[in-house]
Amino acid sequence: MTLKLQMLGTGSAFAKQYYNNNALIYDNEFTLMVDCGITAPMALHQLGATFNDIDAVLITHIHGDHVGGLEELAFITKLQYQRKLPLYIGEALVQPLWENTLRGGMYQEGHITSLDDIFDVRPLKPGVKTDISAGLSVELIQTRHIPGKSSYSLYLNERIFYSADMVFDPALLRTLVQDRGCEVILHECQLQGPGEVHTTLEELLSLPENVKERTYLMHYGDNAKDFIGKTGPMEFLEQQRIYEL
Ligand SMILES: O=c1ccn([C@@H]2O[C@@H]3COP(=O)(O)O[C@H]3[C@H]2O)c(=O)[nH]1
Ligand SMILES: [Zn+2]
Ligand SMILES: [Zn+2]
Repeated sequence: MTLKLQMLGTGSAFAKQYYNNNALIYDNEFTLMVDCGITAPMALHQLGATFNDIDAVLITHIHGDHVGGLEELAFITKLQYQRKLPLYIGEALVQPLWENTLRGGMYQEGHITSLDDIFDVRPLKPGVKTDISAGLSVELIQTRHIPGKSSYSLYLNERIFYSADMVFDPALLRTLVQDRGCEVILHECQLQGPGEVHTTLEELLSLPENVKERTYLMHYGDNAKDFIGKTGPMEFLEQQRIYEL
């Protein structure tokens, strides 16, 4: 089943030339938004779309560039469109997303008191494949990012890896390609400096050729143009462009 991918943004957390690294995944008429950061409402608007065009949203982890637009999404869908969007989210993130991210702005006594009042919450267990639409399945793979903070990469349709923000995990990437039929890797990439909580370009360049040749780079900094031609066979994903996966 062919999916289409359109990145709302491809930038790292504090990039200014690129929007936050959030994605639209299209399964025919069905649209899944992967992450909804601070810039997502404006990025969507610039595509000529609204939150009413989204059928479901999935969150990888709780950082502003991945969840900072959720308050607007939830208010608009509830108040303007009278809808509760399905929210796919690792089960460990349900409570912190409400208590630590959304409650402050959205709590209204007797009206909005939990995540269930604003979303159709669909908790996901890592390692378990879940059908999201007729032609789109997702399995969460827990990957390391910030100590003590749960973060989940995605395995879509058992052939496309979409990394959350994550530290380099070459064993996972090799296993996905060798043992699990992974055809496409969409990977975050920190272009310079020590990775610490991210994966660096230098680390990705150390991967075997057969892994690199199916890898596309995202979540990159404002100086990405300086690295064109320096990423081996790995291409930068471009925001707003539509890719067939
Ligand atoms: O220990 C830390 C924690 C955070 N940060 C920065 O904060 C950003 C939060 O969003 P992000 O995960 O896309 O990127 C992170 C980094 O840019 C960091 O450099 N080191
Ligand atoms: Zn990020
Ligand atoms: Zn992050």
